[in-house]
Amino acid sequence: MESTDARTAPAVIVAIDGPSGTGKSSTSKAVAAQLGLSYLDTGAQYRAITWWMVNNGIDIADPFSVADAAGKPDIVSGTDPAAPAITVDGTDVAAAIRTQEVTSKVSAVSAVPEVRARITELQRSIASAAGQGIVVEGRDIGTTVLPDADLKIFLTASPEARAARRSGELKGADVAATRAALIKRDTADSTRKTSPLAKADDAVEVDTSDLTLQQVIECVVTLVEEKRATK
Ligand SMILES: Nc1ncnc2c1ncn2[C@@H]1O[C@H](COP(=O)(O)OP(=O)(O)O)[C@@H](O)[C@H]1O
Ligand SMILES: Nc1ccn([C@H]2C[C@H](O)[C@@H](COP(=O)(O)OP(=O)(O)O)O2)c(=O)n1
Repeated sequence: MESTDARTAPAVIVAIDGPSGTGKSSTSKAVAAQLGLSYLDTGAQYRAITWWMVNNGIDIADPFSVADAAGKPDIVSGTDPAAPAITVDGTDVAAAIRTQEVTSKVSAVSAVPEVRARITELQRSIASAAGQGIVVEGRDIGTTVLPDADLKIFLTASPEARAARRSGELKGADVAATRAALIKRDTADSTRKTSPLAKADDAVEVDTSDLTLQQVIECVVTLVEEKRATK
């Protein structure tokens, strides 16, 4: 199929959800860049609010304290897939939100309904402002944030494949420990009461365990182009 010209194509909203290490960020960035769409990493927003809570002495184990503070930080996300950016109260936190400390606390913070309400509102306003369309990746985009998305993808992969990918990134990290931490976070994210990690009924499921990143990107680009052609 011929590629649709991004300048004349109708805006398309793509939701990509799935557990950690399935390839959401890499795939979403590449698809958005290739098709001239904006890109939003919603996990980075939950990491940013968690970073702020940690830095401001909020007791993460106390959902009431987290709820009280949820409205305080000003989180701004860039939407250029070639240069993903995120600031909190004007400070660039792109690197700071990837520490082990933030990773181990983000599930507790993102389970608090007041946090989700605030971040969900932010995500919807970013998506509605994206002129050409946007690829939004996370855990609850197809089910809750953008239930009317034009295309919903749910990425999966075996725990082994995901742990190997993640420990490769963490330079020499123990695969068994990485696998255990990843499963613990997925369980917390999938079992929370408010908008848990889940596949939307109308999402296309893609198992990436035995696919290269390039194959996953091509698969999603084809699905987006098919959708655009029928809009
Ligand atoms: N299909 C794939 N095959 C091999 N490695 C992959 C694949 N998809 C992603 N990766 C790698 O796995 C790691 C995690 O991918 P990422 O996109 O951050 O996943 P997620 O956003 O779902 O947590 C990255 O280092 C990425 O390059
Ligand atoms: N839409 C989303 C996105 C992320 N989260 C929470 C749950 C996740 O464990 C954390 C971090 O997400 P992130 O996508 O950065 O995680 P990984 O890159 O997969 O390690 O944020 C969420 O609750 N809802």
